[in-house]
Amino acid sequence: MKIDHIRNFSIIAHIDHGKSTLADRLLEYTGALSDREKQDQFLDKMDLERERGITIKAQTVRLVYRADDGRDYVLNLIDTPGHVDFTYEVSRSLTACEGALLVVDASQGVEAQTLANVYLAIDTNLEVFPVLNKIDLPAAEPERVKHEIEEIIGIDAHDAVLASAKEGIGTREILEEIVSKIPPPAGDPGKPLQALLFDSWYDQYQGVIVLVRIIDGTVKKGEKILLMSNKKSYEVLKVGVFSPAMCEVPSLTAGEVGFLIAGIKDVQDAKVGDTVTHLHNPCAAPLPGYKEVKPMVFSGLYPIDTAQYEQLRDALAKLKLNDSSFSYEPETSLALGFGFRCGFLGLLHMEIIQERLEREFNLDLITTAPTVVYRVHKVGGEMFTIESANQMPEPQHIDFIEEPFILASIHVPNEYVGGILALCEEKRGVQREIKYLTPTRVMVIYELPLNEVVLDFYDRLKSITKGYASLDYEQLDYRRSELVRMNIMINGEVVDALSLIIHRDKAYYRGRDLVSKMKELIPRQMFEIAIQAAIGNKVIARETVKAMRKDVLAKCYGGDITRKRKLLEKQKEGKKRMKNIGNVELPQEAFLAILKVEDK
Ligand SMILES: Nc1nc2c(ncn2[C@@H]2O[C@H](COP(=O)(O)OP(=O)(O)OP(=O)(O)O)[C@@H](O)[C@H]2O)c(=O)[nH]1
Repeated sequence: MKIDHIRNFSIIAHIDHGKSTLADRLLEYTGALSDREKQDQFLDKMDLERERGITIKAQTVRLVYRADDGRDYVLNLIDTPGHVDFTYEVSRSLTACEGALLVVDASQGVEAQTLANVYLAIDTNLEVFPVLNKIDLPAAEPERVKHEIEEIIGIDAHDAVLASAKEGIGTREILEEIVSKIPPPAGDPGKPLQALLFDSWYDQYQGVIVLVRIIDGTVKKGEKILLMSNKKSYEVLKVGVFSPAMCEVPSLTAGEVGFLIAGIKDVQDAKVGDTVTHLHNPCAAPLPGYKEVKPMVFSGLYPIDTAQYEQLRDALAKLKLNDSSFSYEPETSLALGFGFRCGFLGLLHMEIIQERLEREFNLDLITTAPTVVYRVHKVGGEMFTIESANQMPEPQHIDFIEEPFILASIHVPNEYVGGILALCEEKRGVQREIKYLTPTRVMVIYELPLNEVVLDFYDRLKSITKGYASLDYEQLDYRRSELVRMNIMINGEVVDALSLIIHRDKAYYRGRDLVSKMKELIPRQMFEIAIQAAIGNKVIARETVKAMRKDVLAKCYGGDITRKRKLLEKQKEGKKRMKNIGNVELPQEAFLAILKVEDK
């Protein structure tokens, strides 16, 4: 295939605006999907993704399209993840393209992540053209949304394709635009190999599969390649493309996109953003922009049944095979026993991993409240990082602590601005800007401490704005903060898994609310239970769960046996999630109560 007949493109969109559905239409139209394969949203590989309707792993498909000019074009569709936690993967996938389709839901308009992604694409010098999707919906307002795209993003939208991915409207027009608007790749097949590794995953049978965009040069089976970031070399065993099934090709050359299988055992060695070259005739320099992704959010995962520890360890190892951005290490908690401290890119990433562990591996887990990475400066000048309250040294050894800040862009209809400002202020935010994008849509920009955001920010945002807000964030810097460790004690015993790092000004209110919330959650037992919150030795709040007086079953008047059984079953169900702390049984919800407490 001649290089000027290749088009490499991505689809960028806010979550749920129809990216995957549109990708399916393109596959279908170009005949890449046989009827048998025509299950909805082919590109979302994992069941969980399908269920939640979100895309996690980037995936690439090669389509062949005969355009109106009578020529065949190879269109490489590079699927990108849509969520803020995966921004780095998005930006790397975009680097593999020359153009991007900007899909905007014609009934919703431009959202925060539309903007974030479109700016990434513009920064990468991609040709971006808009597609208004869901025009079949009665609520679609294509003219308004076109105007919004021009006003807010500043790209021409007057001849944007009107499409319905659901009904297959506009598919051919989109394919024609891809051919006519997106430039063919540049690149020299004769130069030394320089290829961008933009995705990798572990396959049980073939080992690690890497997706590459060849910038210059050619790669073939049998050649020795070098991964430039870690200097590891491998022999290429297979070269191919996804069409969408895996299909071997003799070589991949400048401008093309495809996969390599090279006996790489560990997905950790094939990092997104790395440059692939030949071992013996390497390119002069790696491609710019490579960075190690580091987990930003941490949480402890513990099996409820200690006998499941080994199972949990195996499951984590399996997940790690396919996700180099996720980390874990063993941790012990006095309260919860043996478990793991896990690191995630963000909250969504954390939720996905936790859910997969429970669902795919059948594990019952207790998860501790998420935390971030703090920098502790000790008296004497030593600095180290901690990601759990239990790693915090005694106060007398601490000079000061720094916490990570993010720059959050919140996109909301104007009637919710007041609520958003109040929320951001409550979360110790520093206002940067309030921008009216249109008379009814506002962008609120705040600097926020990440530790406040990981607690319940998303949920609060959603409830304040009835789901109409969208959030995007980037890491900013570390700032000095008055942070303290707050302990929760049950009958005098510190429950280490409930300790948290908190701003001093908020400790009193948070402590008081937390113990009262826990009082509601801890079922009465045969004895009195004292719940206390303390900073150091100072108790700042206390509640008591009174001892149980009478049999709960007495309520059933002894008569109705089915009701009685139901009640017992319900209790049993609840028991499954209980963890004994000393002689007190604590339900899982108690460990999450930290998340639910609202600041005053
Ligand atoms: N009415 C209508 N619904 C659509 C259209 N396109 C997609 N949808 C629906 O919108 C929802 C989201 O579509 P997806 O294709 O999963 O959206 P996505 O952008 O890929 O979402 P993420 O993978 O989460 O980024 C699904 O319920 C689709 O059936 C359309 O043209 N019209």
